[in-house]
Amino acid sequence: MSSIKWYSGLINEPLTAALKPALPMLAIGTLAAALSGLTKLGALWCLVQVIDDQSVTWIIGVGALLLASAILSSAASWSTHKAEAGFAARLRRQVAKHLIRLPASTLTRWDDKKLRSLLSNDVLSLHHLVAHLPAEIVTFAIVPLVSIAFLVAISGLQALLVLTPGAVAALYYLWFMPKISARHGEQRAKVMSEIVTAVDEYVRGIRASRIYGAQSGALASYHSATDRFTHGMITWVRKVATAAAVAVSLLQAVATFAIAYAITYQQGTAAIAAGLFFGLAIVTPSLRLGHGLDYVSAGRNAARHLTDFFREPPLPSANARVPESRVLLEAKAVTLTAGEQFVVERTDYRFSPGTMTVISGPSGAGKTTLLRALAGLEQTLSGSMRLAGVDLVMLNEEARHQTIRLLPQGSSALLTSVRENLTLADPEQADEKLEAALRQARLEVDLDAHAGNLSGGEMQRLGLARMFLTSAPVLLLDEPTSALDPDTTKHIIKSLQLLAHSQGKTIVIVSHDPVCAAEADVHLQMQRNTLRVPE
Ligand SMILES: Nc1ncnc2c1ncn2[C@@H]1O[C@H](COP(=O)(O)OP(=O)(O)OP(=O)(O)O)[C@@H](O)[C@H]1O
Repeated sequence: MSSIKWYSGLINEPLTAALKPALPMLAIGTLAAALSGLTKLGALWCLVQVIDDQSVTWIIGVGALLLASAILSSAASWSTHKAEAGFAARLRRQVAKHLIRLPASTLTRWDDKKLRSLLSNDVLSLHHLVAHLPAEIVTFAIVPLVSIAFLVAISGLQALLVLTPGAVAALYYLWFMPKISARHGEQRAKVMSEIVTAVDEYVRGIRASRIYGAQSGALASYHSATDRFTHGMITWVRKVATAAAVAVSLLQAVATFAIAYAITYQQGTAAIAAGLFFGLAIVTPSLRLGHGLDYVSAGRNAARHLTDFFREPPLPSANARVPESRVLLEAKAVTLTAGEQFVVERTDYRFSPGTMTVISGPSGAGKTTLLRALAGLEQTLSGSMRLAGVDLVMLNEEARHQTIRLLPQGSSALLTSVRENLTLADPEQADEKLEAALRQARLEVDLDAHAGNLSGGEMQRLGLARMFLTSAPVLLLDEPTSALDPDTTKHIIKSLQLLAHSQGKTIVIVSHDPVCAAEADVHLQMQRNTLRVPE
């Protein structure tokens, strides 16, 4: 019952989809682990027989069964880890797939740190739950039962008393230990997160402000948190680990021996040995299971984080097709909200192919929200965005990406070469094409240069070079020249206009820059929640 509860965090649609293909391999691994435990008990049985009868058969039996147990244990570990590795890889792919289908406004709630934690820490936290726990539970259920059967067969029902110290130790491990360990674990996790925050603030303090006071404040928090962490660890070792070690290694073994001896001394050495060996057989599986229980709450928390992420509603999509060139982009009675407020209300507008449109307007008017909706990355409250007459929600991500490219505001570069930044979205491009795009964006930089070293304005032009490179018929650019001087702005805007005119592209630019507005084929103003031609 409780194992079902432990796994309830895992039993939900997206996680079970990743887990399902791993189940046969996990079942094989779990079976092999149980067989390994049983063959080890078989070896113990043979060992007990050797005490009275040193025949070769029993001795070979001990060796063969121990070997079989070792092989089965390795096979169990290999197959459960292989199954878990497949599960983790599928889960990471599912996260990536879901991520590209989320609306832009949802993504603002999932910053880099949260996503990194989801893909690494949370997937890792499920490792123990998937790769180890099933085999540990099954072994814990089977091995003690068979041990009891052996004990009763050798020394009668009274031999069950031998199990008492083992049962007490197991109870201590499986019930009492997790309770105090969880209490300490919670404190440790809290202090760990304080350490991470302090390190983050320390680094940010140096990077953002270089203010000594901010750094030393963060450093002081770091020292205090690490001191508390060390103190917590010492307390944990004293109160939990030492007590557990004493209970299991000393008290339990001695008590088992005393009881085994008292009950079986009249039946001879073999019976005493059997009482001892099988009396201990309950402890090993419970120790392994107890070790796993520590990970259950971490695993359940990780499953909850992943489930919360998968529950974020994705943008609707279907598999409609649109022409690959000269497409009309159209807002039809569109109403858009950003947070609680309406930013666009019942607006109609047709962005014609072969035209460069510039949209300006007051800060916070909703221009970015409109541009994201034109890219199909925000859902409309009512009305629709249409491409060649097809509602954007009828396209899948691939088709949307092939037809519409959005250059977001303040977009940064990947910390790799300029070449890789340019070929990320269009991998098959030759160097000559990449260099031509860089020239159009007025960026003089080597393709092998590291993009992390570019200035803010150069990074902006790297993003613009990607727009010159793409074959997508619709280009949407959010403040693409905010970091550029008027001369460069004018040159680039003219190049974009030439692109629109010569290749029939639909280009929409959101900009406060009067130079952009002056060059536009059509200049629109966002005013009172709609698009207007300025007077
Ligand atoms: N995810 C969000 N949740 C809540 N409010 C939001 C969200 N995104 C935008 N807003 C709000 O919606 C309004 C429009 O934002 P938007 O970024 O579209 O404006 P903008 O016209 O592009 O502004 P700017 O010119 O300053 O870039 C702003 O008031 C903003 O605070």
